Amino acid sequence: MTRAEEPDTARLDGPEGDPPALLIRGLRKSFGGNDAVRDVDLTVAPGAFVGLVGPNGAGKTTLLSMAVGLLRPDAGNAWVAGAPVWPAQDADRAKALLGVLPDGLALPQRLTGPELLTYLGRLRGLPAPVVRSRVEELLDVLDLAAAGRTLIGDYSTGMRKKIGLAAALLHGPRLLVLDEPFEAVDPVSAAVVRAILDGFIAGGGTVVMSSHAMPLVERLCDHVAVLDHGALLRAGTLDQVRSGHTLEEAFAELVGARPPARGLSWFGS
Ligand SMILES: Nc1ncnc2c1ncn2[C@@H]1O[C@H](COP(=O)(O)OP(=O)(O)OP(=O)(O)O)[C@@H](O)[C@H]1O
Repeated sequence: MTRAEEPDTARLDGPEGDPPALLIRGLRKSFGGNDAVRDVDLTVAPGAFVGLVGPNGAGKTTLLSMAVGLLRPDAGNAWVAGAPVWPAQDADRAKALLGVLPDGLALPQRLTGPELLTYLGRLRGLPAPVVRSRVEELLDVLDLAAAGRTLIGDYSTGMRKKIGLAAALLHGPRLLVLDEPFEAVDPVSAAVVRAILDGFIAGGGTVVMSSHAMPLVERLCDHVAVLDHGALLRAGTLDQVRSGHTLEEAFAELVGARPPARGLSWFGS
């Protein structure tokens, strides 16, 4: 990996002089000959709620995975409140500030939700009484308390998403990076997750979330970044990106989506 030089964060300071909550410079990743992410730059101000959108295969998961330290970039780097994410051995400060919900999170199948959260809380260095009360509160709020004795291997997809979110929130991060947090989550739980994220932003946190649900992004996010074929097509405030249209219309226009010329041949004529 080529290490990008740490940029002059002062140049990118927000109004209060804080460094960006997340700064991405020149992140790049190829798989074989496939350029999944091509030299992406993105600056996320503290307190922003950013929706990362893009067609299937655009590179969203690859970009977010590199930005949080889960996937080694071919080039570039990311900084969380000025702390580097790469190289991995220098990432302790960045990781302490980060809460991550990765795509397809591999969870231990033989633990219950409370066991997993308790283990992660202790691993994060939180005192036992703090872990106990936070775990109880998270399970209660996310409607997972009744499944306290169920093994994670027996969880539904939505329950797995929610326990992943609980794990991301447990240590009180300042930046949440969430890969499709609402996927497979029922409407009642989605309202709970929205309220949690609103509260997180109101408390001064920052959220970067990938999603395919445009109405949800319009409802929650104040900034949007559009990724296609590994490159950032547009990034700005929600109003800048949708420029007088719905986000769905603006997205289709940006990525050049066209309705199919014809239906499937075997569906009759
Ligand atoms: N581990 C991998 N090995 C090989 N190719 C990969 C790997 N991970 C991702 N890719 C490729 O990189 C590209 C970007 O994939 P990525 O999962 O980042 O897209 P995405 O925007 O998150 O897609 P989706 O919206 O469908 O989740 C795709 O062409 C994908 O096939």
